[in-house]
Amino acid sequence: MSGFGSHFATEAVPGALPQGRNSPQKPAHGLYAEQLSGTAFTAPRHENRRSWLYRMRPSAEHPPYGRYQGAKLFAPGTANEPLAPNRLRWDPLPMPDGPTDLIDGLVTMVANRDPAELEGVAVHVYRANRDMEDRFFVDADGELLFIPQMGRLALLTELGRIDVAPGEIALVPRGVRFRALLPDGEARGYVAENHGSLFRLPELGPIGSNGLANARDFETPVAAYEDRDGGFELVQKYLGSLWTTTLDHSPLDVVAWHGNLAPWKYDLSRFNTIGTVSFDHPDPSIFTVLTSPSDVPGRANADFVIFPPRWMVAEDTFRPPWFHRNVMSECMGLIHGAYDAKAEGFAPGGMSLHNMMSGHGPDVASWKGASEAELKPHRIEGTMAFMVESCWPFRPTEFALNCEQMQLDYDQAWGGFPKAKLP
Ligand SMILES: O=C(O)Cc1cc(O)ccc1O
Ligand SMILES: [Fe+2]
Repeated sequence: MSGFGSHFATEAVPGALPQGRNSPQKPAHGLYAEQLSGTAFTAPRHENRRSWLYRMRPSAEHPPYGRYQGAKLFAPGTANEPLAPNRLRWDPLPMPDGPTDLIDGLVTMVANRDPAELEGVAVHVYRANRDMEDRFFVDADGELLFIPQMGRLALLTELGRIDVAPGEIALVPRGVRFRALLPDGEARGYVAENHGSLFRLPELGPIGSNGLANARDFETPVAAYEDRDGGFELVQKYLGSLWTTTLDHSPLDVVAWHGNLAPWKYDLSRFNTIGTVSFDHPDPSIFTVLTSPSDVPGRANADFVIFPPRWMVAEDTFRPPWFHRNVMSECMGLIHGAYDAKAEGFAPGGMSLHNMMSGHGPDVASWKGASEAELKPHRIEGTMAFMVESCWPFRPTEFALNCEQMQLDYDQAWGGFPKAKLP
């Protein structure tokens, strides 16, 4: 089903979806009606997001949660020491040694704010080589934006199935239970976990009524359910820690649903990239796919920004990203290809962090190349980098700060620029 934040209605069994009301005295087939609220009841109408689910058993049916002992690198909290104002970059994390599913293969790299504050964003990496057969996951702390880098994911959610490949992104709303299968046997990628206001399409301002990510290119699955009894585990991320409980049935037993809080996928190649046709490199906000606003107008809790293939035509311009210090904090990843500000060292699957006010920009090789390049129209091909930009500085986890993949020589990217020669 097509559209961003649209009001959808879908049933996998004819007659399962009530007509004209949400909560009939006896829903069809003995189903249970359950509302899933993604915003406060009283959120303004244009912000309000909720769905009604018609399921075989209420989601309330489960024993108490206990602490989950697996996934040691997922949601461990961030380092307590004062955070150095250093630029950081990581090589891609290796694939796990033993069988590891998506939950246990999640590694938190950077995070900001406490999820209980309903603000902030965390960036995790996942590396998995095992399907979640009898295990499910649910994140109470935020919506999950999946950014596959290697291998496809099949996300079987309460509201339907999403198949997502590198070059596409998928979102699972806060509170939606799901499991992940790996059609290619293994997968690696990034997850942006948004604790703040829900991701939405950015305002277009003078761009007008079309452009960037267009609403109709977001795809939401139709209802699909599992009728499975047996022994199942449900792992939950809640207020920054992991918890586990058991279920005697698959929680993916939603037979019909309607509403505007739903998972979706989006093919990044559909992004209508807009740039200069005269001079100067525009601010990268022009590449915003999704934004989660903070309470300060124009200052995002989290922006998801991409750097897709595009034509570079600017005249008398240093065309790559400029040298930059930013009150906003920038966490970047690379899906494939090369990023135009980093000739070397920023590999697909890797990550970089340029936190509040740290000086960054093109490395020496990229600066030299672009300063001397003949400025004919040039197409940047075969690349897809992204940035999660936040007004809250990111704190790396202990693992991120101490892992072998952290590049100890990253500062060398900006070593050896020739001094300007004054007259
Ligand atoms: O590479 C970066 O740091 C991100 C970035 C991209 C860009 O096009 C302009 C500024 C900027 O910070
Ligand atoms: Fe930047």
